[in-house]
Amino acid sequence: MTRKTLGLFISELTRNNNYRLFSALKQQAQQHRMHLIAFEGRCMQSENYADKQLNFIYQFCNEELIDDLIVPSSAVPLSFTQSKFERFFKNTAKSKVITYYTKREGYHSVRVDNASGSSQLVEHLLAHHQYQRFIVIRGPVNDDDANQRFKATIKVLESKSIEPLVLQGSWESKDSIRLIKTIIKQYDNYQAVIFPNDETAIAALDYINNFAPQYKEFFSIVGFDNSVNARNISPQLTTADHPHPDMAAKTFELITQDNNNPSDTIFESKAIIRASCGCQHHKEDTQPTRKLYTDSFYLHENLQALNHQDFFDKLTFALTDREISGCYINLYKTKAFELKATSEVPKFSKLVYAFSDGNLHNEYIDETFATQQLLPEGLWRTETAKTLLAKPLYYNNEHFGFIVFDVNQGRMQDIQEITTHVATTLHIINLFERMQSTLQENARLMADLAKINQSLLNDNSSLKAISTTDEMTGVLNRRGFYQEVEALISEQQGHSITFLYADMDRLKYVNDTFGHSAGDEAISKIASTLSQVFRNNDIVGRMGGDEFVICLARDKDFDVSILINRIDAELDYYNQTSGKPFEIAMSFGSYTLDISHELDIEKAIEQADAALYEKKKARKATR
Ligand SMILES: Nc1nc2c(ncn2[C@@H]2O[C@H](COP(=O)(O)OP(=O)(O)OP(=O)(O)O)[C@@H](O)[C@H]2O)c(=O)[nH]1
Repeated sequence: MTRKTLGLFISELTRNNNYRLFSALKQQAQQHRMHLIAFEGRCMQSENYADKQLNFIYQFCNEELIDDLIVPSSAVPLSFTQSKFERFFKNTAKSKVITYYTKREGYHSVRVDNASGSSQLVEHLLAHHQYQRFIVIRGPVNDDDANQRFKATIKVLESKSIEPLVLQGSWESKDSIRLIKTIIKQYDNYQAVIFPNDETAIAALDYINNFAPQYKEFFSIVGFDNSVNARNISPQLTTADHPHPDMAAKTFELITQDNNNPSDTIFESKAIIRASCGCQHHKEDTQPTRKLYTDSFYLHENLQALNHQDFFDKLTFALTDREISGCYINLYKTKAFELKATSEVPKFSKLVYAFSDGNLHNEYIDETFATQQLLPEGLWRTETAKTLLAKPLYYNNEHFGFIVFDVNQGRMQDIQEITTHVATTLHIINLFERMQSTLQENARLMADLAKINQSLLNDNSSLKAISTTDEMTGVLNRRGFYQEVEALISEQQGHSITFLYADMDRLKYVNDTFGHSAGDEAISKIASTLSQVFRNNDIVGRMGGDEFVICLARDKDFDVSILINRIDAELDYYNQTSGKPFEIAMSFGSYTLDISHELDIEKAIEQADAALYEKKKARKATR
């Protein structure tokens, strides 16, 4: 059997008499075995930034989901023009749209006569308490309810020839606190203050209790609305009640009947006498909206998490602890968006968390569904009639999903607080995950960079080696030789240094006789012999052709001929054993000097070369 699903636009469930309105409708819905979905926002006319975020939930209401819709004036006031109203509510319900507290052309309305309650209140203050001096705080001048209350109050007072002090107020607590401060300061001979609603009366009482307790007995205070907090304040507030059960019953009569001719039903409000008017305190049951005991499981301390699993585990604990019937978290399939006047509800959503009646419903997790269905079909359209509450999930003005509570059980205050935590924590988790993946991406890029860097370094060192090495022999070339000698000079100041100029004998002959490659072979053998004989600290370089220079940083009295002899011996051995048709021999010239900053390498090499030249000349002369 498909149950009817009713929609309710509701502004701030924990304020004014909204919770009682909701409770009465919920009770009727349960009796009629219908689903009820409350879309909780604020006043639709509000220009307030935060209100606009919350009001996005009203856009979730659609005729695919809702059969009949109830729209109270606290959510959609009369200042929301008739044409705007018709436009907005065109496709929000399959069947009827019923306005609460206001009359709209073409719609059923269920209203309250404010005058009866206001008159009864003043009559009580006059007859029972014999007050004579009244202050009347007037509500907003352009508001229908406020005007009805004000006029009825004045009318009764005038009938007793009492002229009250009238102060202009509003529906806002902050204005009420401003006024009560003025009253305390300036007017000490008044007996009763009549506020336009409970919210303002409670703010005044709360101010007196906390900041001006000496005025507690000074004057009586009354409100209007019989709001949820009327019984939580001390003294309990004398006020006027809306007959919510009757209104709800009438609403369901309208819903269930076929007659669709718009009707207008007005119910009388009536005074509820408690203690703030000066009467004796008497007890009543309170509604489960606010927690009055101190918590050991503070939500803000126990719902912190940086990943979804951790958060959902903690959330399950919190929901169980708070005895909340159900909670479903849905994220839009498309990514978060900044709310604008033109923003539409994203088409698809994904269920990420489902808890109801103490169990997790993981079989529905990650299920994508059309957002206009509010939740995956099988999840809530069960045998039992459900009462759900839907709220948007956002941070600043970035909307990323919505939350739905099953409000069969649980306190509204807890549900509000949990919603805030869910929105904030999911936002933080999202930021954290983004940060993590950015960090991972950065680490990956850094590793890539390190690899590139390493291969550049490798390339560099091989380039450096290439640029400083003689390709054919593997010893230093001229550039490499100079660089290393410069480095040695800068490190070895104070020592002496010897440059040895070496030249192969008769290379031209080898080339000419045995070919260029034999010449190359001879040059390579010389290079390897030099490298072998001269120690690591000595520097061997090929200057070109068959000419080499060796730089030795040794003691002054070091005899370089020892090394030259070793080379000769090495080459002799080669000549005897190589089986080559040519012999290799070398001539050396040396030049030793002290290392100093003024040392000119070029000149020192020239000196060694000159010594070699002299030696060769002398040798040729002796032949
Ligand atoms: N195979 C070969 N020959 C080279 C290379 N570089 C220079 N030469 C040749 O080596 C010879 C060197 O000439 P010199 O040193 O003047 O002649 P030499 O025959 O060694 O004469 P002495 O030093 O007086 O004994 C020239 O014929 C160059 O062309 C090389 O890399 N490989």
